[in-house]
Amino acid sequence: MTETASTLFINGAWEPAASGAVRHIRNPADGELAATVSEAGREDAGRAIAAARAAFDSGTWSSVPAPERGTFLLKVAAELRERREKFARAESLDTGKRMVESRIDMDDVAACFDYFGRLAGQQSGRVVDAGDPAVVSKIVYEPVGVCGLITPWNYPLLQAAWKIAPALAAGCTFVLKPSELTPSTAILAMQLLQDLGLPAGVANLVTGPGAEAGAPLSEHPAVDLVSFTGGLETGKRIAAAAAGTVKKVALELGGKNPNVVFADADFDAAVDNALNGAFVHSGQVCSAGARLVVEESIAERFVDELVRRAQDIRLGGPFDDDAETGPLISAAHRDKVHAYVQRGIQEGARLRTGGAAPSGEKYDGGFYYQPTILDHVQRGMSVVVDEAFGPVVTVETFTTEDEAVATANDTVYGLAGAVWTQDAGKAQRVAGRLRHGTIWINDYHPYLPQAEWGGFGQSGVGRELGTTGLAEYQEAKHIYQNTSPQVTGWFADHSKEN
Ligand SMILES: NC(=O)c1ccc[n+]([C@@H]2O[C@H](COP(=O)([O-])OP(=O)(O)OC[C@H]3O[C@@H](n4cnc5c(N)ncnc54)[C@H](O)[C@@H]3O)[C@@H](O)[C@H]2O)c1
Ligand SMILES: C[N+](C)(C)CC=O
Repeated sequence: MTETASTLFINGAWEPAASGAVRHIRNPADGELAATVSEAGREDAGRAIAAARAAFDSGTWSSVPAPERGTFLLKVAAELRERREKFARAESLDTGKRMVESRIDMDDVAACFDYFGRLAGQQSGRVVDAGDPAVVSKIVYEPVGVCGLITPWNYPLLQAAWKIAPALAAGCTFVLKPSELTPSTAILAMQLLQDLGLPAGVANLVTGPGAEAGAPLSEHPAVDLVSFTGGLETGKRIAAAAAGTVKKVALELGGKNPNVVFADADFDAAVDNALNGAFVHSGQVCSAGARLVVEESIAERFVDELVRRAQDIRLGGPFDDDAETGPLISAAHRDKVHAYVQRGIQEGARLRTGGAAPSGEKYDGGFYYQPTILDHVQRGMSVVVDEAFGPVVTVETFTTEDEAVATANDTVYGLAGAVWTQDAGKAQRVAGRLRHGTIWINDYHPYLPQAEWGGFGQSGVGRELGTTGLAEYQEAKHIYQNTSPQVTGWFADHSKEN
């Protein structure tokens, strides 16, 4: 029997891939079939871009008054809450993450639409004083145009929402290319936008692999902006491809995030949050606290306790009520994480716990990996430099505040980091010196739709969320009107000289 799927959403209609190809999505927790989707290629992406271009140029969405666009986004948020369970289930089946985490993700998605819905109506532009009473000068914010949105597999709908909501609030049209591993909630989201009556061509979806379905979004001259969340090497390729048409580029890339613990920190809270920071979603989090940087005087006690707690973490699938974290996304990814740990050990790191897949029938068919702690590491070793994107934390120590800062900043990345201390002055001093886009003091992981998110250094370009997150999808235009035009006399009218 030939299989079919029509999961490409182009110009308001559901279509199969032009090639007829499909992909089977399997639950990483047990290998069971989760979904069958269309496998788009370049031709499909080209049609989606053409639809988004035509919709933008027709003004069908960009000419809708901003407060009305905002009201639409608020309806999206409300409807997402209605459909929360269905969305969360689809997210868990694609990613293997626990249902409780997927439900939180869906709440965060709804909160993002709420935030940009409210912000859309508050964008009124700005009057500029030109220093001349005869001049009326103002700044207006217009939509950038057609946006290519490319997203990863770890927080599939949340990362898409951080792009879709501001793009729609600004009046843009878009083509979304979710990770080929986790397309299901993007499909559900397009159905929701269609149900709520978004005009055809404003939102378009291509499900398929990056090199074929994704690449045209950075190369095509009809795309005005490409916003990408994913790995550093892919980000470099996208930036290079986008340069050919000088389109706007926003990049949200990886991190190698330091979690700095001073001796005067609340010990139990710091240990518990170091565990969360490193092992939530099995470390498949861009901002994971993968580098524990701990003051020498408490390091032994701190790491012993962290090892004890890590060994207690219960692994399991989305519907296992006992589970505290889930599998890695794929066999290939687990192999990559394991090779990374092995390389660290070869370079001299000491394996304190983990370093292998768990054994037992319960884990058969899934891609689980034990929470892993490596100490005796040095700055410059590959496990300290490269992103693992798995449940692996390394331990470095320091004796002075300066050394803590230097160690925490010793990375090409700069996404996030944390400082643990009960000395308020030290907390602010260190937070101020860390070269990372988000710094938590005595906490780990929270993010807010109203607070900018993004990276210093090679963690990216631009910001998502907050008012800057909307500005990424806007062009500022200066309109200057002289209400009393005068002859400038700059160039003489030589015909009048005789
Ligand atoms: N900074 C952040 O907020 C943030 C958030 C989530 C994930 N991440 C990062 O994402 C990475 C993990 O995600 P991943 O493995 O899906 O990343 P990835 O770079 O492999 O893929 C991301 C997306 O890019 C697409 N893609 C691949 N090659 C492409 C190409 N040539 N042209 C266009 N699109 C292409 C993929 O199909 C996928 O949709 C980690 O490095 C993580 O730190 C960052
Ligand atoms: C940005 N965040 C934390 C939601 C997901 C990072 O992988």
